[in-house]
Amino acid sequence: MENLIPTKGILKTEALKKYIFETTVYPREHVELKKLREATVHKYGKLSEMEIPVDEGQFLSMLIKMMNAKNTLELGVFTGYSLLTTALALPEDGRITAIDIDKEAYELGLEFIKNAGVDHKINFIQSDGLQALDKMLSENPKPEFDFAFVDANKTKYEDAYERLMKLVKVGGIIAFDNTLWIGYVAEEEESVPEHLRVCRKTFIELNKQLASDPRIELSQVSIGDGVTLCRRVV
Ligand SMILES: C[S@@+](CC[C@H](N)C(=O)[O-])C[C@H]1O[C@@H](n2cnc3c(N)ncnc32)[C@H](O)[C@@H]1O
Repeated sequence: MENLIPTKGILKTEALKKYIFETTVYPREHVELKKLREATVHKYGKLSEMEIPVDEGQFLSMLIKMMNAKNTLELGVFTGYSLLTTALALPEDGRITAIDIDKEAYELGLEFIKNAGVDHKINFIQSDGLQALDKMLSENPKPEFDFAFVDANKTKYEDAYERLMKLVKVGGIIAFDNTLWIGYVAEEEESVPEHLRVCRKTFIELNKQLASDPRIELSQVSIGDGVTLCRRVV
């Protein structure tokens, strides 16, 4: 029998999204996260949409706390919304290694990270993501991270995945952002704006690959632009 596609999803309208944000999301946003978000919009305009949305941040924060994660990794920092979210979620002796090829945007966020009193948990490395992961693997090939959040160069996710499978502990989680790619993964190529086609293909391939990988348990979370949680089981 053909697999049935569920029809009972509830996020049907923009009004419902607005309701969620106004009722439960924005009222619980940490004051420094809000200031960082506003400063990012002020400086970067439309580019500020690179930040993870607030509801996704709250979801990741809850996840990190539920896992009791202590040592985490982030690829793709920008001005630091997901970074500050993670740093706030970690315990006092927690540590996050954050990697971005660019440092300028992170410097904007640093003011808010310091005001939130969590800068001591952060080790920022300015580097290409894959190069930094290779360096970590060559210096200490033992898995050391409880959680990794991947939100950098989309076409390199697959390369990052294999490295992260060695760096994240068994039982730990690798979270990939943007895996639904503005919904374009489910649309024909011709209907997708040209500049978004390469990543559409990348995500279609990655999603298939992750779904068939027996080394992980996975959950495709339909929040933000789609977050795929991969829990390493072997
Ligand atoms: C979508 S943004 C990250 C947003 C961030 N997670 C947040 O919540 O604000 C992507 C970031 O990846 C970085 N990036 C792009 N290519 C990279 C690479 N090859 N290595 C490391 N970082 C890279 C960009 O500089 C940019 O800051």
